[in-house]
Amino acid sequence: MRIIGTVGLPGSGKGEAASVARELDIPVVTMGDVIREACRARGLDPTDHHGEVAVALRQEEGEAAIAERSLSMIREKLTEHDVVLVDGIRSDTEVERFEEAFGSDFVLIAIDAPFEVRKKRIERRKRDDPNVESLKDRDERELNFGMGEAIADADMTIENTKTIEAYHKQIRKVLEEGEYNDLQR
Ligand SMILES: Nc1ncnc2c1ncn2[C@@H]1O[C@H](COP(=O)(O)OP(=O)(O)OP(=O)(O)O)[C@@H](O)[C@H]1O
Repeated sequence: MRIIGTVGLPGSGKGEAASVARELDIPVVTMGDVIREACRARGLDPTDHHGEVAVALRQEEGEAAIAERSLSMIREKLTEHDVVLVDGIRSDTEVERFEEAFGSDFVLIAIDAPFEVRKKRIERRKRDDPNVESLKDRDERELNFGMGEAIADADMTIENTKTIEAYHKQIRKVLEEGEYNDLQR
């Protein structure tokens, strides 16, 4: 059994890693989905209130709130699959919660790309949604949650600075050839 977490700043490539996992029939639990579900439960539109609800959940239920809420989703996938990808871990507190829940079966992969590269990618995506928070603000918000510490604590770092094909290939190598099995926390 393996629980593979990914951590990385906005636009680094977590979503693309999750797509590759799905292609390989590895189930993905997205922390974003947990937040979107909480938005809907509060009658709020996730498009406008995602960040705010993420902050509120942590204030109301503690720093590990979102990780906590994702655990049952992960355990459910583990009844039928040996490997689960957890997309978008946000803080060192969340990392600790996963370690506590899964011990050495949990490994953490950081995905990294420089600010300018991420900015270009996000701008390309932004055309459909011009109101999104600036990348600098998002970076700041994520880093305030403790993402820097989580990134520093990863068991492996993947640089996503080249083509999308090269990146997919790299992720496939880790997931398909079981490279994650060599990782140790
Ligand atoms: N190597 C790459 N080359 C070109 N485009 C890329 C590359 N990696 C990712 N992208 C694109 O950049 C955008 C951001 O990538 P992705 O959604 O995977 O990042 P993310 O870390 O999940 O970001 P967020 O936290 O904002 O959701 C997407 O539109 C994605 O298709």
